[in-house]
Amino acid sequence: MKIFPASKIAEIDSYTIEHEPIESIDLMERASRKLFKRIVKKFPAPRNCKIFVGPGNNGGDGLALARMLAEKNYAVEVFIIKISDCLSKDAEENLQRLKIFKTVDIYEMASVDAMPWLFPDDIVIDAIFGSGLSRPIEGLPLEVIKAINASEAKVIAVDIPSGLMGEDNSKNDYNGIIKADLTLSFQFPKLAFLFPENAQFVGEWEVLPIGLHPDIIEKEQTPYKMLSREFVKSLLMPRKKFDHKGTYGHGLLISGSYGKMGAAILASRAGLRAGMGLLTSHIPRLGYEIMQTAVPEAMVSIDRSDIIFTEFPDLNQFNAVAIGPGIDKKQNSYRAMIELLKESKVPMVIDADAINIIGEHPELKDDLPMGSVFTPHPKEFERLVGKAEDSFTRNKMQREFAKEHSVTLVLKGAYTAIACPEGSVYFNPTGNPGMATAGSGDVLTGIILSLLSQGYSSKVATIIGVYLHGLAGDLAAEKIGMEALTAGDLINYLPKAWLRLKK
Ligand SMILES: NC(=O)C1=CN([C@@H]2O[C@H](COP(=O)(O)OP(=O)(O)OC[C@H]3O[C@@H](n4cnc5c(N)ncnc54)[C@H](OP(=O)(O)O)[C@@H]3O)[C@@H](O)[C@H]2O)[C@@H](O)CC1
Ligand SMILES: Nc1ncnc2c1ncn2[C@@H]1O[C@H](COP(=O)(O)OP(=O)(O)O)[C@@H](O)[C@H]1O
Ligand SMILES: [K+]
Repeated sequence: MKIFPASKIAEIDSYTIEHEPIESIDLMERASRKLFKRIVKKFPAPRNCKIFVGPGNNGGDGLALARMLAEKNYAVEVFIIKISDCLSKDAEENLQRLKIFKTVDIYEMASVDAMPWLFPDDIVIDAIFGSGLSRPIEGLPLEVIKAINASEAKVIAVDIPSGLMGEDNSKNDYNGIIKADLTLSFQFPKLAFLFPENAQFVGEWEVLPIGLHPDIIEKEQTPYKMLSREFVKSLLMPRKKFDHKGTYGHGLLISGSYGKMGAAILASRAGLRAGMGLLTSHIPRLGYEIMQTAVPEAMVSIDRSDIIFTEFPDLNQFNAVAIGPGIDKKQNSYRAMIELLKESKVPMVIDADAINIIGEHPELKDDLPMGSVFTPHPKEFERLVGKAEDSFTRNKMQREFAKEHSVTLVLKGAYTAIACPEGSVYFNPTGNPGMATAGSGDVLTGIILSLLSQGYSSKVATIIGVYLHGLAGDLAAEKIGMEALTAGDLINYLPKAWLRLKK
């Protein structure tokens, strides 16, 4: 699913109006009807609804919704916040349509003194500002938003919480943003929903399809996309009758050190479960028996060091390389990294301490093999790319790094973001907080290595890998809950994740 910047949404809206064709007031009616249906389902009547309305079409949606709720036995009060002298044309039309309903009280709020008391079981509908917000909020609407946020009422935001910019909130005033329990977004999620600091405003969110014109959605370009099962499934290469293990590639995994052999085991097992033909696990000498016992399917290459990574085998036999899980970052490992980056001609996954080594030795960034995949969590990201004060800025830095170095740069976490060398960013909807547990990242590294070895491009291997990894986490959490989930469970649920993905 594409995620468009707020500025593009108005264009898509106008195109729909012109080419469907449909009157703008009817499009508003259709959108509001979707809102109405969702609200009725989630919060059945009778309920008290207090609807706060702004001057634009977001307010228009609120007014149309007020009429629909009033027809269905909700007790509705409408508060039109005096922000400008007039409402948008369609909001005005909806106000006139609403006035016919004598049961609905409509108040004009010229000052915050007119703010009603909000009770915990009230439903507050936030229809103050939507995608037309052009600057941080001040004055009367700021006061109203603060009062709503101070209440215990259930807050439902129409399209986007008022005050939140669709993308860039780096200069926003966080006091002037509605804290919604539920955000019902029209047709597309907004980029801002995917950033951790905005979760306090967005709450739960859902997308309501409102039938915007498919041609323009297809034609309009955007760097931001949300992965879907259908899309990821379409990237899979089918297995053929006469395929053999050579068909599915040979991967080299460099991982583990004294005290961290678990990382090597997890990544190796995950790699094999993700379908690679052959795996060679390169580990320090002390790990030999551990690896041979725990992962009999893997071949083992032994480092001359007992405890850390200091060398690697001849790279010619491998289709892909992964380095990082549990390797530590001793001086000799750094030296071996320099050689590895120089010599590797195949795609490479760079994770964990391998990222930290590059972060500490920035000159290594000049030597990154094209087509590499980096899989940092936020702290590792900071060491590799730099510090950002907010997620939008960090996302920009992520895109720029991926472009500049021609690499795929993953930022792990909720809605893991995958930045590709050509400038696009894919967000991943699978995964859950149960995966915030030691070793989950090692599992991901093994999976991406596996897919690269099988011949998927860096971009595609990363997309499939990240989606599948999160899906395994979701299936595991469904069965055993989030608290008990460990990284090993992600591997155990990979078979089910494959089946679900291909269904
Ligand atoms: N997607 C779709 O196809 C559909 C979209 N629909 C709905 O339309 C919504 C977008 O509507 P919209 O463009 O009228 O913008 P909206 O946010 O209501 O308000 C803009 C007004 O606020 C004002 N204003 C802005 N910032 C301000 C500030 N800080 N402080 C004070 N004022 C400020 C601004 O004034 P100005 O910036 O010009 O001064 C202008 O008057 C969208 O979110 C969805 O709900 C559906 O109805 C149908 C299908
Ligand atoms: N709240 C969450 N929602 C979705 N995925 C998560 C969440 N928390 C962690 N994960 C996933 O778990 C993995 C954790 O990786 P990482 O921090 O590198 O773990 P480790 O270093 O212990 O292996 C990442 O793939 C991340 O996306
Ligand atoms: K809103």
